[in-house]
Amino acid sequence: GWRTVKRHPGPEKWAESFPIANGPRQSPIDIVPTQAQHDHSLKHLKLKYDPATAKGILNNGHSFQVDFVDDDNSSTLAGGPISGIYRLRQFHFHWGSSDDKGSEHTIAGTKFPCELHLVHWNTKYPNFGEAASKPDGLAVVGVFLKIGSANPRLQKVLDALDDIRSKGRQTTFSNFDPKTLLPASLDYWTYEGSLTTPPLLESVTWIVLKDPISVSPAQMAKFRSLLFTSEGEAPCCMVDNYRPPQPLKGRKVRASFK
Ligand SMILES: Cc1c(Cl)c([N+](=O)[O-])nn1CC(=O)Nc1ccc(S(N)(=O)=O)cc1
Ligand SMILES: [Zn+2]
Repeated sequence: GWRTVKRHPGPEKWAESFPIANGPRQSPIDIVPTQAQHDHSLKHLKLKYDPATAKGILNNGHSFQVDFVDDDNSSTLAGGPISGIYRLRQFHFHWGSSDDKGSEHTIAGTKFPCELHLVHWNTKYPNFGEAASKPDGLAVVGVFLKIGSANPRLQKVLDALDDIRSKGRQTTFSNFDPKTLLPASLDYWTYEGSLTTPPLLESVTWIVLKDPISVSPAQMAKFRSLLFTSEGEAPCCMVDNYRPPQPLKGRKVRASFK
């Protein structure tokens, strides 16, 4: 068959430059609900987001992210499996070239078309960069998106994508409360893992919500209208920017619910 020009090395090649790719606490994983342990000592999630902290939206060449001002505790995560206060830094998504794949975490082998990540850092460290290298430095809330009716809460984010089609493009993005992107139930699974793209740092407490939010096929097409490539380069659609599940290596997955 015809050869596809491999742009950046995909997940299969990451171990060459980042040996931690084969480490003991890599993400994502396949979550098997029947094997998760209900831990009644897990607290409920406390999310406090100030819409005024939304700053901008950026196409970083492997996804797009909405960045937040994180120089005070206006937008934070606490409770759940974590101790102390973690500040919201950014949120971003991973998605597929078709609706049968795209999420990073899977549930008993089931893939979702898209997955949202809300990235927070532990305020016991001075900044995100320091926190990112500590085993308890980061906490990422993962939310699955499932094909259904159009989700009006996504629309403001999707409408901004026209201005950041190519890698390196960014624009202001203000007055947005990411809490509006969460499902009604905050039931979650939690486990100790890593960043899912290089540098794959093993510094993430993962908090994956059980319930998905909806996204319509037309809205998924909007995600797929982004480009991995910069202006002037041969355009390459930004799709399949997800890492497949990694070995559990003895880790326990806990559930906040029965
Ligand atoms: C590693 C790092 C540092 Cl340190 C800084 N910094 O500004 O100091 N920025 N980045 C980049 C970053 O955040 N990557 C990242 C990768 C995967 C995920 S995911 N999918 O949620 O696991 C979240 C984030
Ligand atoms: Zn992510």
